[in-house]
Amino acid sequence: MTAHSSVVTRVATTSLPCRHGVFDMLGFVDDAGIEHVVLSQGDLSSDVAGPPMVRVHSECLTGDGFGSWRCDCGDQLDAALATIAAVGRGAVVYLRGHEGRGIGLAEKLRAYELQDTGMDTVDANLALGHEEDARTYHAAAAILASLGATRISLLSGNPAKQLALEALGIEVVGRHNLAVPARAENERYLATKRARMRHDPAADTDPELIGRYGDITGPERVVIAQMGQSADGFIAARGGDGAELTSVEDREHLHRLRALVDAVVVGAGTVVADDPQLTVRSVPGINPVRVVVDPSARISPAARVLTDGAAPTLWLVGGDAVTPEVAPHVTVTRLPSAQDGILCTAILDMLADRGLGRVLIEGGGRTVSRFLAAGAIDHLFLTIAPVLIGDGVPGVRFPGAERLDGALRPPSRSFPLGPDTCLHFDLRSDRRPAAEESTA
Ligand SMILES: Nc1nc2c(ncn2[C@@H]2O[C@H](COP(=O)(O)OP(=O)(O)OP(=O)(O)O)[C@@H](O)[C@H]2O)c(=O)[nH]1
Ligand SMILES: [Zn+2]
Repeated sequence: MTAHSSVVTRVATTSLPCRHGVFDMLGFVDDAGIEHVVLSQGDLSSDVAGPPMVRVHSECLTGDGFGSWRCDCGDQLDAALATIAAVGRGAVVYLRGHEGRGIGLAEKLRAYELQDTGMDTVDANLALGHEEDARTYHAAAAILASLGATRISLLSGNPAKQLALEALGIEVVGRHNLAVPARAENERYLATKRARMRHDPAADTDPELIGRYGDITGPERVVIAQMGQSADGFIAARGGDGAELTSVEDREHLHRLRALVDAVVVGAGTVVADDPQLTVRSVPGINPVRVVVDPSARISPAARVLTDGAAPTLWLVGGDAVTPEVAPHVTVTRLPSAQDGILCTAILDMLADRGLGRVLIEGGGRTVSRFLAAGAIDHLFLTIAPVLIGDGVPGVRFPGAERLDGALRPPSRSFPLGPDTCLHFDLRSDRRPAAEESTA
């Protein structure tokens, strides 16, 4: 941080309401006298809640100000602000002095003249005696460091930008090329950036999805839980049938979560009741490792997870449970089992030791509730179906507090999934250290 601190000075801290929401707006001046702006939401410090999403945006008067379609700058800026507002955390570092990839506005317009005669964007710069890209990122790195954002998830399709920031001490844990509308007017410009400047292919990721899942795609260790329940808190009727409770949109959401993690964890009860496959089918993606928590080894040897070979499977049983011969895709893993089952933290540590740091606790109600009560969950997605069951298999239940002021009220937001509503609880600030978990 000190290495950067002489490069920029923060000169103002105010706010900017705009059509995407209300942003904190910070003014900076760098050591060359160039003024820069940060638009941000939430705490950007990487230590607080993992790497924030950051777009390091190069000034483009024509694109950002006039809405030009010769380039994609305006659309990128828009998509970044919309995504940050959807997540409620992140920043756009708006770099002045970067106009025309660092050659200035007048020279960019001269480069446009050459492009009007058929030259591409790189050759036009070179023909005018400039580098193909004259930008530097010292000010950006210094600004980010001054905000504590030294580990970021970068919203950009430009690998050179990532390398430049990394060389200046900003750790980039992921790079997302935001999806922007395809336009005939900038098709050639974007194709040139991909072919000659090694930009990433056009994103197929919908900004809405990045808004929904962006902050769970970064960290190497993250515990996500999901549950679909009726408005009155049941995951199935008394007879145990719950498969059709939530919508196809919720099913797609579940498969997306599976695709985003290394391992998916279910309790034995879910395998007995539903015989799930736990694979990614509704969206593109790779199947996670399947983990069945089964202290007494009671699931059927014919269960699909043990027989279908669709993904590696860890059958997690208690120390002295007796297991039959298993198929090659199944590994029997033993952990000490106390009265109330295997400790949640022991499960997560065992998975992390195997390189499975990104975990989805998928069900059922008791398994999700145990991880919740243990303070072991970072993000809980609770889908509420507009259905009243009256009585049945309970969803999220934990010992709870005597009084309402002891209830969990973590930051949350919601989004529709077809007829259902999904609540996303951000439990990161409630995460408890492993030592506090008890089996009582
Ligand atoms: N010299 C020149 N600069 C351009 C041209 N079109 C856009 N720019 C400038 O390029 C800069 C944006 O760079 P891009 O290569 O479009 O995108 P990037 O910032 O490297 O990458 P992303 O983060 O994916 O947007 C802005 O400062 C624009 O003013 C052009 O034809 N010639
Ligand atoms: Zn532009």
